Amino acid sequence: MNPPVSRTQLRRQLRQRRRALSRAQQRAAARRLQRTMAQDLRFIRARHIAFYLANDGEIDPAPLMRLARRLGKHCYLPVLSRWPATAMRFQRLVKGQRWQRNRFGIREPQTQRALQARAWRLDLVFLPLVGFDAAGNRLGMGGGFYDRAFAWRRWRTHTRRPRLLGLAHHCQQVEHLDGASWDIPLDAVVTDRRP
Ligand SMILES: Nc1nc2c(c(=O)[nH]1)N(C=O)[C@@H](CNc1ccc(C(=O)N[C@@H](CCC(=O)O)C(=O)O)cc1)CN2
Ligand SMILES: Nc1ncnc2c1ncn2[C@@H]1O[C@H](COP(=O)(O)OP(=O)(O)OP(=O)(O)O)[C@@H](O)[C@H]1O
Repeated sequence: MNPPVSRTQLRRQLRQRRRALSRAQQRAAARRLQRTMAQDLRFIRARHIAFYLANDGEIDPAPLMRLARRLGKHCYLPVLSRWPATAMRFQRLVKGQRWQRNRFGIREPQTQRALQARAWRLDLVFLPLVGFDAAGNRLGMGGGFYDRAFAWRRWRTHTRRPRLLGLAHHCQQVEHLDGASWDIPLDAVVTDRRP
């Protein structure tokens, strides 16, 4: 048995693991993810979809986002708000999109309030995962941004939107994660491996 590791240690290990993947492995994983999701009814039926720009070795949803745009779906990216600094919103991408960097150095669309969607308007949200287990517990970057953005979901059990799909490389699966009380449950985790 390995000694128990803290969430912080585990996060560091798993981030290292995904960053260690080669460019070829990353490209192959992104392609496999695109092929899997292209046939998934949750993707096919969705019109408003939130993606993310891959960072820190995350599995790259870019090929899937390109497909979504070709299919005429509305694609959104997370933008961190300056105030309150704990909030995250989702902004639709437009032609000739202008960009900025958030406080973590991640590229995001330049803030334009008119293009921001309320989280419950989205049909499908892809969440970047640092780690996950078979029970669907997830570990994120630790900012709690997704947890807070979807905390309302607990109280609105009658709405089925949006579907929350965690994305990760297969190598980010761990035996067991302790769920935190504020964790929002995922509908599923999708990886580069065949379901
Ligand atoms: N691609 C991507 N975009 C995303 C997220 C994500 O996980 N992935 N987020 C999901 O929440 C939000 C950003 N959350 C983040 C939370 C922590 C760190 C981070 O790197 N923390 C550093 C300390 C950096 C610093 O303080 O300057 C670290 O822990 O090493 C980055 C993003 C919004 N956009
Ligand atoms: N609904 C909420 N309201 C207020 N604070 C919250 C809420 N959800 C999470 N937090 C805070 O966010 C912090 C980060 O939580 P956690 O370690 O679970 O992040 P994570 O799930 O890994 O990150 P992320 O949600 O960004 O992917 C926690 O310290 C917690 O206090």
